[in-house]
Amino acid sequence: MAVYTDVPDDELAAFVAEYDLGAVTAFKGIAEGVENSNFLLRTERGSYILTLYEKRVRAGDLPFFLGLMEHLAARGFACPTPVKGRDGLALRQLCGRPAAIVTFLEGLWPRRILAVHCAGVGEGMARLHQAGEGFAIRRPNDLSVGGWPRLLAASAERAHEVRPGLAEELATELAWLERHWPQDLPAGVIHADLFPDNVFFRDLELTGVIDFYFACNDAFAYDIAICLNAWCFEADGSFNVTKARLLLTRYEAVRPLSAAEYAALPVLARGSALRFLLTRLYDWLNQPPGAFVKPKDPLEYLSKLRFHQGVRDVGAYGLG
Ligand SMILES: Nc1ncnc2c1ncn2[C@@H]1O[C@H](COP(=O)(O)OP(=O)(O)O)[C@@H](O)[C@H]1O
Ligand SMILES: N[C@@H](CCOP(=O)(O)O)C(=O)O
Repeated sequence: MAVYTDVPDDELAAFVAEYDLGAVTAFKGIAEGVENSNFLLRTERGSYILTLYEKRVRAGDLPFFLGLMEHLAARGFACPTPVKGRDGLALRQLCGRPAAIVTFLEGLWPRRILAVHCAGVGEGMARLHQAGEGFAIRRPNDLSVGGWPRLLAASAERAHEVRPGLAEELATELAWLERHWPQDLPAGVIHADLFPDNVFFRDLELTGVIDFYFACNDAFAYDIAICLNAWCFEADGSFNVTKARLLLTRYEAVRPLSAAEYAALPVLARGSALRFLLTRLYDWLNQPPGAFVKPKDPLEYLSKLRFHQGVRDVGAYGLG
């Protein structure tokens, strides 16, 4: 669960009074997520999500995230939309944190990932990439290769607590990625955290995507690489080629990939594995006292990284 900040009843009532939502009828912390504090908010007008933005979210980036959700929804992509107060503003302060209310999205994220979910996320991601076209605000990806040295440095001294030799292995990988990171791939707005817990389905059909708080401008193929890691490995650590093939072919049916994008996928998959390993490692070593949060296992991503280190071409992902 992620609730880092408690919201007292009187502060909640004053906050909600800024909107045309009627009175609060129910309010509870949500038992999922790791980045922000999320609450299910029911009012006389319906169900909403209240988010208090925490540590990794910079207040200056919030107009990008909230504006992006509005832009995508206006272009027919199913995602939450920010709710504006009577003053026309979606972003305000609550308990000393930036906070916003967004619409509630129906559906459930898949607890057990089937091949059909991978097909759905492939197609949905391609539609997201298309719907992002024309969004006026830009946000560079600060969690790409240029940001990894800082992340590694923040955990290197204590990484051995998680696994002996981990810092050295990650430093070697980082140096390799810095030499081989692809440039000039087709780029635009990417989600950058399109994990199963951020994609909702109903009756095996994708109903929408949440959690745009890592979204940024970067290579589309990097988003695909993130999904290969997040959706196509089994619990025993094996890579499921059928799931990968479905994810990639359904993506391609909407937005065809160039030869350069195909060629770059193994490197991007290594980079994406390192990126989530590094943030998980930091969170594992720096758990805030009293926070209601379950940190994710960094070593899951070491095993994924090692898999991609052995990949020579996209044949390993079911294509070619
Ligand atoms: N708009 C929404 N509609 C329905 N449920 C939501 C919505 N936003 C968040 N949630 C719920 O809150 C959980 C955590 O949200 P998420 O944005 O992933 O948090 P975090 O950014 O902290 O990781 C989700 O798994 C989902 O259950
Ligand atoms: N998806 C990331 C963690 C970010 O949390 P989310 O709940 O916002 O997806 C990971 O798995 O490391």
